[in-house]
Amino acid sequence: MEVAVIGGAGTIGSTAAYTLAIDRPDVDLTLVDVDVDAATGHATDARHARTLGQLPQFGGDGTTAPVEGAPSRGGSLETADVAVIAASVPRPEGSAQRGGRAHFLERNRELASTIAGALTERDPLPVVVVSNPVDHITHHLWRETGWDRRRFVGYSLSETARTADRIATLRDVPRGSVYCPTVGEHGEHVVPLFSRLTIDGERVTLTEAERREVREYVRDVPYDVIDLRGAGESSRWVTGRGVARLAGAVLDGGFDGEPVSLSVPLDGEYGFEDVCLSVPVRLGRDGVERILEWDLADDERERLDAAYDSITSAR
Ligand SMILES: NC(=O)c1ccc[n+]([C@@H]2O[C@H](COP(=O)([O-])OP(=O)(O)OC[C@H]3O[C@@H](n4cnc5c(N)ncnc54)[C@H](O)[C@@H]3O)[C@@H](O)[C@H]2O)c1
Ligand SMILES: O=C(O)C[C@H](O)C(=O)O
Repeated sequence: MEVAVIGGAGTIGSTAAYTLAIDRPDVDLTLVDVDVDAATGHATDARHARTLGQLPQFGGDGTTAPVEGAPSRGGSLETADVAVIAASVPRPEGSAQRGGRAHFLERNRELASTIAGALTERDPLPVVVVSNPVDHITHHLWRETGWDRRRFVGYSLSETARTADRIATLRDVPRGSVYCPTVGEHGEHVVPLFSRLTIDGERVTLTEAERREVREYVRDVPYDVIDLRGAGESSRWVTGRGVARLAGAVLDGGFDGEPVSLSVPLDGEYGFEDVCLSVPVRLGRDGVERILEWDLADDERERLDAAYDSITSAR
């Protein structure tokens, strides 16, 4: 089993690759980047980290699949079972402030066309898209490749983690006890589904003030993280872990049947067509196995409509 991380020398690509190297020592990793030296450097370092954890004196079982760097050419993807697309132009001006993902759109769409060309040199494979603005880039890659829409998933799991984190703080409960999926745009119009919120498996209703606070936190915190760290670094840890879990889940045929929210091409689901936004899906080895159409509360439906309007009006 092999995962190719395109943009593997970048902050997100290298962190996702490192996380996969540790979590899944059985998976071959190829870090593909235009900066092949940096990709090879990260790959070598991650391979050493993988090796360390698998040595007998540390309780490992010796499993160490290859981790390599590779140039950004079609041939580098030939043997992959899953492609992660984290390639990006450098962070443009304005992209480190609220609403900033939109500033990547024009140039990352051009970059995505190049990557679509490399992808179509081989048979279709599941593609995990991370590059921003992720709803647009996922849509663009799908359209440019002409592949079955079920091959494409845009990564948006960080919102689900951020939502749980804030609710746990507000209610003073352990973070892992909170279940609250998020749908909508990876951006201003993210929609936590409070109608599905449970804490320790029990249904919980937040006040309107709490809901507003959670929404604002999820919308703003990635920019606080960028600001605190310095503009060169976005949310590498949550994204690296989330992307690694997602790529691993596709290799495994899903999250044990559990739905997760991802940005996927829609063809009538929720009344939307020819657009990518986050909705609950079940994953399989080929990508999306099923899109789930959940009943939403009235205000959640309105917010999802606003997400659709926001994405389609920015094209
Ligand atoms: N979806 C999410 O939740 C989420 C989270 C964080 C970051 N992002 C986005 O992910 C992208 C990557 O972020 P980053 O911080 O790692 O950026 P980065 O600038 O650190 O890395 C981008 C990498 O892409 C490489 N690259 C450029 N063109 C390429 C090509 N044609 N082929 C292969 N590689 C190429 C660059 O050399 C660089 O190594 C950005 O668009 C960012 O906004 C999305
Ligand atoms: O990279 C960014 O601009 C933010 C990123 O999309 C995130 O959600 O962490």
